[in-house]
Amino acid sequence: MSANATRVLVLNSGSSSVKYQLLDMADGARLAVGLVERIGEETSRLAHTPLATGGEKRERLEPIADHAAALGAVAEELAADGLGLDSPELAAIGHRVVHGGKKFTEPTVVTDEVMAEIERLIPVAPLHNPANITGIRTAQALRPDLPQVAVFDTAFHTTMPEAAARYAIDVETADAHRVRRYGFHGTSHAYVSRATAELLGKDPSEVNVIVLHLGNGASASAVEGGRCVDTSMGLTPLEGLVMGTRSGDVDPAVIFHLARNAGMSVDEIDSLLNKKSGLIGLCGDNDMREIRRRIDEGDERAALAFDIYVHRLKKYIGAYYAVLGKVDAVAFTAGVGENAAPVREAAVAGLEELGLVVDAGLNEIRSGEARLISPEYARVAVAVVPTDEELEIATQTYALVSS
Ligand SMILES: Nc1ncnc2c1ncn2[C@@H]1O[C@H](COP(=O)(O)OP(=O)(O)O)[C@@H](O)[C@H]1O
Ligand SMILES: CC(=O)OP(=O)(O)O
Ligand SMILES: [Mg+2]
Repeated sequence: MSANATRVLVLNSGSSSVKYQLLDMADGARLAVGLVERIGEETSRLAHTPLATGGEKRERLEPIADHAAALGAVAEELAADGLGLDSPELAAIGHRVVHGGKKFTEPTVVTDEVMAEIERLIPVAPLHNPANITGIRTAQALRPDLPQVAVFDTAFHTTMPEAAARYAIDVETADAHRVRRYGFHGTSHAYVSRATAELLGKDPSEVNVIVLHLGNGASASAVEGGRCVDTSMGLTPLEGLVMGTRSGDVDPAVIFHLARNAGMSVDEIDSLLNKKSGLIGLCGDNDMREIRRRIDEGDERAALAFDIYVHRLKKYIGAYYAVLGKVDAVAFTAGVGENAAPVREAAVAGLEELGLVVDAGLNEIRSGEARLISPEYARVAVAVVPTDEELEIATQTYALVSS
C-alpha cells in the first residue's frame, strides 16, 4: 500500500439496496455518499452526493437489475467526480457482511477461503449474504489489486456467553446444523455503545449500555463494559423486536400450526414472517413516519401496530436491565430510534422505578448529534446516538490494511 493511499470505499449491500461511502481516513473526510435502492425493480433509484467537490446530490431513476449493475453504476458516478475506483489513493474496499457465523470475530481480508465460508452461511442469511458476496466479487473485478475487507454484523456478538447464545434445544442437533444465536447489526451496536460511553465522558469498559438499533431491521443488545453479553436477533435476523416487515419473536409452534392447518409451505411461512409481518403486516405500512401520521388522524390499526412495537421494545429493555444488573445508559439509534420521539417516550414510559425517565422537551429536539434526553437527576442516562455503520466499517478496514 502506498503511503498516500488513505481512502476507503465502504459498501453496505442490503437485500435490495446498496449504501456506500468514500472516506479519506487521513482526516476522516467523507468524499462521497450514496444509496441505490429498489434493485431488481423497475423503479430503481441511485442518489449520489459528491461531498468532496461540493457538488449537488444527483439522482438516477432507471431500472437496475441486480447488485452487480448497481455497483457498476456507483463506480460510474464516482468516476464522474474524479473519485473513480482506479484512484491510487484508494487503500481498500470495506464490505458489510451480515452473517459471519462463529468463526469471524474480527474484520478480515477476503481470500478464497473467506469467500467460501461466507457462501456456506447463505442458508442462515438468505436475504443478506448473497448481496454481500456480489458486492465483494464486483469490487474484486474492478480492483483486483486492492484488499477487500469483510466487516461482519455478527462479530461484535461473538463475546456472548453460551447461556445467551444457545437455544435450549437438543445439543447434538443444534451443533450439527450450527443452530445458535449469532446476533446482527453488531457494527452499529459496537459503534453506538462506544459513542454512548463517550457522551457520558467515560471509558467503554466502565459502562453498561442497552443499545436499541431501530431501523427497518431492529435489534437490542446488552453491552457490559464494552462487550456484548446478549442481543435480540438469533440464528437469523428474524428473532426479537417487531420490525418493519419482520415479526420478531413468535411461538415457534405458529409455524407448525400454519403448515398443518393453513396449508402453507415452509417457504410461504418464511416469507410471511420475514416480509409480510412486523409493522407492515399489522397495519400495511412499515415506515414509522407514515404510522405516526395515521395515528394523528385517529387510525386504530396504526395505533395498535405502534403499541405492539413499543410493548416488545419495553420488554427487551426490562430483560436487558435484568441481564446487566446495573445500567448506565439506554441508547436509541438508527432511523426510528434517532427520529421517532414518540417511540422513545413510549418505550421508557412507566420505568421511573428503574431510574429511566425521558424529558419531553429534550426528546423533541431534532439534531444529528449524540445527545441525552433524560433529565439531569435521572439515575440512568437515556440517549439518542446516531449510528454510523459506514464510518465504523471504514475505520476497521483501514486499521487492518494499514497495520
Ligand atoms: N423522521 C422520521 N420519523 C420517524 N421514523 C423515521 C424517520 N426517518 C426514518 N424513519 C424510520 O426509519 C426507517 C429506516 O431506518 P434505517 O436505519 O435507515 O433502516 P435500514 O438501514 O434498515 O434501511 C424507516 O423505515 C422509518 O420507519
Ligand atoms: C441484519 C439486518 O437485519 O440488517 P438490515 O436491518 O440492514 O436489514
Ligand atoms: Mg440498517
